[in-house]
Amino acid sequence: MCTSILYTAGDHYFGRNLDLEVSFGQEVVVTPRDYPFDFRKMPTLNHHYAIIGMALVKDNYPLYFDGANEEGLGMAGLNFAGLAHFSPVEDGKDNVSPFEFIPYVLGQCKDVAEAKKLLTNLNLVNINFSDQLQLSPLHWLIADRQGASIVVESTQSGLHVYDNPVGVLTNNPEFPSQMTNLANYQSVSPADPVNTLMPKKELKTYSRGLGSHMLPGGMDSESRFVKECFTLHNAPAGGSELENVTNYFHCLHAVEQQKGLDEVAPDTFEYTIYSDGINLATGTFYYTTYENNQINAVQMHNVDLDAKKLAQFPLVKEQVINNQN
Ligand SMILES: C[C@H](CCC(=O)NCCS(=O)(=O)O)[C@H]1CC[C@H]2[C@@H]3[C@H](O)C[C@@H]4C[C@H](O)CC[C@]4(C)[C@H]3C[C@H](O)[C@]12C
Repeated sequence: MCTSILYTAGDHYFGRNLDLEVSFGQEVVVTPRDYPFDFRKMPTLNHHYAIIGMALVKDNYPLYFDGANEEGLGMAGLNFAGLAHFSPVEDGKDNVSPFEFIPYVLGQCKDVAEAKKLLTNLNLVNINFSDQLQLSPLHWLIADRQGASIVVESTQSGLHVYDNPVGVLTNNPEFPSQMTNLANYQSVSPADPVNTLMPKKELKTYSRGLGSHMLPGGMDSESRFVKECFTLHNAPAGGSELENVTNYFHCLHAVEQQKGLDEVAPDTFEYTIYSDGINLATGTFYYTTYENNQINAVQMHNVDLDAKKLAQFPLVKEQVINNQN
């Protein structure tokens, strides 16, 4: 399972939890403006917006899981197993494979409005990166530094681009069903509940936080969607970058998967391998890993964005304890 969010607190912060049982060896990768992006069915992008994000570099190709460009447009791919459908190549369409989709959009668009335009003739096609790295069944959250966000889902019924008014994406079911399900939780609140059960009878509260008693807390994607909407939309805006980044990671960690709780095969558990977030206005990319919950940062503009080579930053995975005596 995975969760991706857009947190608004003056600036906009975008990123995700990556939940899985195996790690792919991803790292923070900056693709400079003149590093050519080859596409299987589209012309090469020789010059494009620079991109920072989490990626696996394979044969010099940055396979992005999520990231953002220098204009503050962010994009993340999340599992959409059993529902994602990618089509054969079609003449006259912009045929792009899922593994190329993040560079295709982030390389060319500066905001959600431009991304929407680029997607009008898109055909997400069933071309594998290689025999070893085959198609991933993904859907995507795209968000910009003005706070707009959309979801892209390619299913049996075609390509769908939905406005996302809540800035959250998890996994199945389809995005419109996740939005419909939210209606069931409208009464969840940070405040004490009002007794509408028996208005004429007095009911004592026995605990703080009773307004959120009905909030789902499961590892499943529907529960995480609701829990994250509640957490994110009640999160305070901080007065500084430090406070905002701290709040942002609390929002993501509210739906992180701890080891041992989500069994995907006998004795195999999915867990939150990393959580990341980028300040879309400044280009600072932050992350934590399961092993190391100190926040690490890579500033995109400290890298030469006109260089010819990828800049790669291996994840710092070792926990650092601040011993006080
Ligand atoms: C599995 C990852 C999504 C995490 C997620 O949503 N987990 C939930 C699992 S589930 O619903 O509970 O089953 C996705 C996100 C990005 C994906 C990777 C990126 O798309 C980049 C390449 C693309 C290649 O085609 C396959 C390998 C790969 C390296 C992908 C492997 C895997 O599918 C990743 C890592």
